[in-house]
Amino acid sequence: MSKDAILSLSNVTHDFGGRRVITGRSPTIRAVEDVSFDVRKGDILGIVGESGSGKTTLAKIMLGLLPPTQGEVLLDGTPIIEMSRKRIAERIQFIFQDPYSSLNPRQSVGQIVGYPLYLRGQENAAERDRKARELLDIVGLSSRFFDAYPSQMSGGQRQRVAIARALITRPDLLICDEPTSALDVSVQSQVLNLLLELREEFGLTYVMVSHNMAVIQHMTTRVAVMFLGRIVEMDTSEKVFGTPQHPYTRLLLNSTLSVNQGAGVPDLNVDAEARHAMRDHPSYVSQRV
Ligand SMILES: Nc1ncnc2c1ncn2[C@@H]1O[C@H](COP(=O)(O)OP(=O)(O)OP(=O)(O)O)[C@@H](O)[C@H]1O
Repeated sequence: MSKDAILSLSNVTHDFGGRRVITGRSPTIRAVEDVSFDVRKGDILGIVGESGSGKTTLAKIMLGLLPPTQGEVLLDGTPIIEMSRKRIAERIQFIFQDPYSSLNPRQSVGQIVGYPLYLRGQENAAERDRKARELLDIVGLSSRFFDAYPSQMSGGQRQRVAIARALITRPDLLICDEPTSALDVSVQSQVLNLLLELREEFGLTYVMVSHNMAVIQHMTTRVAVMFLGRIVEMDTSEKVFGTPQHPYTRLLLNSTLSVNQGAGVPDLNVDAEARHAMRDHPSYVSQRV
């Protein structure tokens, strides 16, 4: 574990299923396999891969929402599964893909943004409201949105509300799972640039999960490439995009570029045998990076 690590993952594996049901034993799906890396202070760590490669499962494990089947996640050196949600929330917050479903439609924007403070229970209502207004300003929504409801806002505005809510308790690490993929192309870059500005202002560390290669290249300092649950390549973004080492990364970059100049990860038409051969390529990363 490096000394500036906020999160440290060691040989993390997660299997879904395998439970006994009436009809017999359901098959096990290994969603994440033998993943080890540190998230260091100041990182913008990208996790990229095809649909079903295990990115969201890994993000949930990093948030302590899902216990690994094997392996360990340490937050500031303590096993995350031993920590209360409250304590984890002081350090890590998250932003999900869909600002439509992640905001409570019955709460006003002011209530939504102030809610983490309410849960923490340290501030009175007036102080929560003051901080919520301040955060709304910081994310570029004036405090006139304070009494609005999510249904009255655009997708980009709602994602700004989600960002304000995530930042109100001043966490150190923000885990963003496809933060812009539900948004119109025209507002995607505004939200991404806001995240970059906030990183400077709040000294944040990010984990950015995406299937969008252009987003990952634009945003990140380091990249982990996921394939069939494993991290097959992990390095600085410059190296991964400039001199990719793993055949899967090369395939991904070539296909992405030839399909549409670097937008999303395409559904790669690779047969099962070739996939497994690629997954077990000698450069697969099992040690901590
Ligand atoms: N709750 C669950 N129960 C059973 N299997 C699951 C569950 N969640 C995910 N999986 C399976 O685990 C694997 C990894 O899924 P995951 O959602 O982590 O991938 P992903 O890379 O985030 O994909 P996407 O980009 O499509 O969201 C897939 O095979 C998926 O079907």
